[in-house]
Amino acid sequence: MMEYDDDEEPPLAVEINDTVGRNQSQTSDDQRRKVVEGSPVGVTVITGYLGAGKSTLVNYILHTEHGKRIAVILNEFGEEIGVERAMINEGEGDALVEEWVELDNGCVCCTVKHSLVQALEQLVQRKERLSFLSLMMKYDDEIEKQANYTRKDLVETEEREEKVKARLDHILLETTGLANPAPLASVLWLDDQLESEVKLDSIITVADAKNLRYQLQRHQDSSSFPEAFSQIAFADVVILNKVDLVSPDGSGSVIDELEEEIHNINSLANIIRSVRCQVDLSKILNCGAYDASKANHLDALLEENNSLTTKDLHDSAVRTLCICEPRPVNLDKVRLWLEEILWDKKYNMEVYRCKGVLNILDSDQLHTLQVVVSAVKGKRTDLCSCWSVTGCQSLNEEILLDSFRTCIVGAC
Ligand SMILES: Nc1nc2c(ncn2[C@@H]2O[C@H](COP(=O)(O)OP(=O)(O)OP(=O)(O)O)[C@@H](O)[C@H]2O)c(=O)[nH]1
Repeated sequence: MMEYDDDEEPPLAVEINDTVGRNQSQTSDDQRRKVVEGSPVGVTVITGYLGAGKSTLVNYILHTEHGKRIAVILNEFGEEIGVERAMINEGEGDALVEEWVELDNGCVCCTVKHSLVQALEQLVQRKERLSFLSLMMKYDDEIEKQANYTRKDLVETEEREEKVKARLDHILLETTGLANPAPLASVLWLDDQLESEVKLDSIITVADAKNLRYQLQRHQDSSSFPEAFSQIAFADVVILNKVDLVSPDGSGSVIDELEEEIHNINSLANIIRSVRCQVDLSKILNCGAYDASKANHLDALLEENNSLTTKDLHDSAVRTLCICEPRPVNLDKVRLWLEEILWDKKYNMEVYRCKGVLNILDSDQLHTLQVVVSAVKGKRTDLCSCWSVTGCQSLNEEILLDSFRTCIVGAC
């Protein structure tokens, strides 16, 4: 983890240097202008076992020239969130600012959950307010005399402009190495109707290429390192870091086998190999892993993985099954089926994560299905029901498929 001096007063804002990277910042301001109003700020949950390279990734993101304003929340206490630090990259000029994000004490899955979302929203709004204040101070009565603006007009116009410039583009939430990302995901995964200022973008797991195999092996033998497993099971992206410690050129059969092991646990995760987490940021930020608008991508991913069946899988404690059913299904029956599988545990299967697209009767659109432990969301998008489910060894493809077929229209 990064080190901080606790006695130091965190500065609240830095002046943005207009002369640095003007063209780049102009372009990114234009891009922001298009999306800022009304669009929530994406939150990426960064997880990974102790020492895997989470802080290295955060540092890399903050210090790479991308022209984005990124805030980082460090969840030092795992599920216990108290007062947190947030580091904000001011984008242009790579200036870093620290702010405090205050949350009530308690477990993130219960008491703190609303507080976490509120704190993130306040962080977003706070950036806007700070910028508005500095604008008011800049205001010059002379401008009012020379131009046809009233004071109110000018402030309002500039306020809007400054909001565009000062608003955060993204938030990174770095968890402790022993955290299970699922509670955080379900906290941040909010309904569109709530019109929150923040939304879950994706879960990124940093895995240590040197130690991963040992951790996974030990988990199978003795159930130790459960976090290493669940972190991979819930990941949308796995950064297979420290490949330099396994092979000098970052390739070879050992790394191929590691990738295979990761895919055996979570076949839908995008795996990126890295040294010191130096990855293409476009592959890890704004993934929209929970966006209904990305259903086409999900559909393609599921199809690609559909060939993977139980017999192809190694004997792994956590695994993913992909199932496809071309006939249309009944939405009410699917709801019932999900309740039986997830809550009633009718078939004694432990499910962690489920992603899919459903072909619902009398609907010209497909519906997407997303499940993270206790959180289940269904969203309508555009067209075969194809879904994957990640869970314990108890997963049984035959039972899942048979029980799902009871949802097919006309089935009893
Ligand atoms: N050789 C090598 N070392 C790395 C790489 N990535 C990170 N490290 C080193 O691994 C150590 C741990 O990295 P961190 O980024 O602190 O890991 P972390 O996951 O934040 O650690 P915790 O917060 O303690 O869980 C540091 O000494 C890094 O410099 C890599 O790709 N190769």
